[in-house]
Amino acid sequence: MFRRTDRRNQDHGTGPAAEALRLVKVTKTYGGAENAVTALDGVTLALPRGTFTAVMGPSGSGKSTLLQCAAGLDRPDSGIVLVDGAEMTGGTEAELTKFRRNRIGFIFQQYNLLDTLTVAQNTILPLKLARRRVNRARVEEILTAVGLGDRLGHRPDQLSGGQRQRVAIARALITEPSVIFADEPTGALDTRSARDILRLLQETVRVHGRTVVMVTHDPVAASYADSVMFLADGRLAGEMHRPTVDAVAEALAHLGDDVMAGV
Ligand SMILES: Nc1ncnc2c1ncn2[C@@H]1O[C@H](COP(=O)(O)OP(=O)(O)OP(=O)(O)O)[C@@H](O)[C@H]1O
Repeated sequence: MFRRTDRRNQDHGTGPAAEALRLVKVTKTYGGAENAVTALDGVTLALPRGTFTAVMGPSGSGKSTLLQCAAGLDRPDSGIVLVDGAEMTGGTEAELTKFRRNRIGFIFQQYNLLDTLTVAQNTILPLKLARRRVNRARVEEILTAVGLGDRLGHRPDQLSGGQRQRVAIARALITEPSVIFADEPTGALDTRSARDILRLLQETVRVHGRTVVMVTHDPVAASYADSVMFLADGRLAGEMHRPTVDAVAEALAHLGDDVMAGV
């Protein structure tokens, strides 16, 4: 089940239109000449639409950098990022911001909700920022779908952690983005709330056809994804389809070993 990642560099045979995200030779280095750290070292990958992918790897392997570059929050030093076949990298800062607001959704470990705004107001924030029309019925529909139909007027401090993350998911869905990036979305939650959030992410993929990319350290969380991409030293070190908790934990333990090649 576990393969070295060379295959991911190939076309999936479904054509570019079916591709939600493509990275081509993306490189990112931090620091100056004498203290340079290569966080991403020529990462090439393609994710079909309607898939749920977990990104895993040791601390410092480049997971957050990959997410930031793929989501247009940071610019790679070289290489290109395509979302729905359109190149995100290369334009001006304003163009990048516009692209991101319309095509990308985010979910963060610490929710990143605005405390002074209600659940409904937090949810529509991306539409306001993108100067897009707000459809009240749609807002209610999405909040009901994430189990918060009766909390529209509540503020974040009146919600549990799991409920706050549900607001963040609703906020990520409201613009109908091509790709939703989640950075440790269950890292601050108890086991049960985490499971509910992971099921909700699965639902956004299976029912609503979204594409989700989730960075996680947790093999249990990763097991909810359709596949796992492993990073080591800024490079793709392997991928696993239909991951199980045990298989992911095993792969992580041996990341970088030659033993991976044959598993
Ligand atoms: N702003 C920065 N300035 C300098 N070095 C950085 C910066 N951000 C990341 N790095 C370095 O780049 C490498 C990759 O970091 P990154 O945060 O992407 O790893 P990660 O896999 O997300 O780690 P973790 O699991 O600990 O969050 C690390 O060596 C890190 O120290």
